[in-house]
Amino acid sequence: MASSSSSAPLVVTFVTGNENKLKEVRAILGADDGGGGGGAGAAGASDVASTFALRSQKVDLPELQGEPEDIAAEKAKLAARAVGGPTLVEDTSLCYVALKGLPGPYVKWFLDKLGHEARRALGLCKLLAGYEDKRAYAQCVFAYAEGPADERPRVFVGRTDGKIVDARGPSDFGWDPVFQPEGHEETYAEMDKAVKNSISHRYRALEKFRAFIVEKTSG
Ligand SMILES: O=c1[nH]c(=O)c2ncn([C@@H]3O[C@H](COP(=O)(O)OP(=O)(O)OP(=O)(O)O)[C@@H](O)[C@H]3O)c2[nH]1
Ligand SMILES: [Mg+2]
Repeated sequence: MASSSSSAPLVVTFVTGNENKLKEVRAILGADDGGGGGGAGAAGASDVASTFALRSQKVDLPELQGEPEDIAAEKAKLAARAVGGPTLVEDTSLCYVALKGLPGPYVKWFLDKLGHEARRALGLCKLLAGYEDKRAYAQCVFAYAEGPADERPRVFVGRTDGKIVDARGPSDFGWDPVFQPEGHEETYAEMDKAVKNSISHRYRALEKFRAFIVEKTSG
């Protein structure tokens, strides 16, 4: 294993317009560019911190329609052209089993249109009113492009199973109040952030990305 202290860390730019995603990514990876808040104690965070530095950039990117992996890969290609170097993006889906995976990657628009001011995610729960089956899964797809010429970004998928419930908990992040992960009595919104970040779809996808980047930077 090469010593990471002898070489500069690989700088990866995470492109997102979503502050909550950025906070979670930093907490999970323990990667920090000096703005504070990193290092929530996720396993392996120190491997990452020593080999890889995360910058962030807001770029307003068009998003394709299609399968989540393709949406994320296309997003990574566009983002890498704007960044001009190693780039990470992420696309999140909320998939209802009774609706054959919908709203999936389109959940942002469902949330915008069906959400409710006081209880932002309430409409997302009502969508299943006619169905017995309340099962759902949250999915994150990260895509990493080496640079602007990378035509085949690597994708890392993480999924957490659960069910859709009446909204409970703070409504500061998307549909967190209506998603209750399997094996837990609390919704994502009710849980301590550290607990969400140890079981979430984002955590599971980032574990795969972390393994990839540690391998890449230690070779
Ligand atoms: O309750 C939540 N818990 C989460 O863990 C979570 N992760 C994403 N989201 C929301 O789901 C949609 C995904 O759309 P999305 O992936 O295109 O994201 P985005 O457009 O906000 O950011 P980005 O595309 O610039 O990265 C957006 O409405 C996000 O706010 C979440 N909501
Ligand atoms: Mg988006």
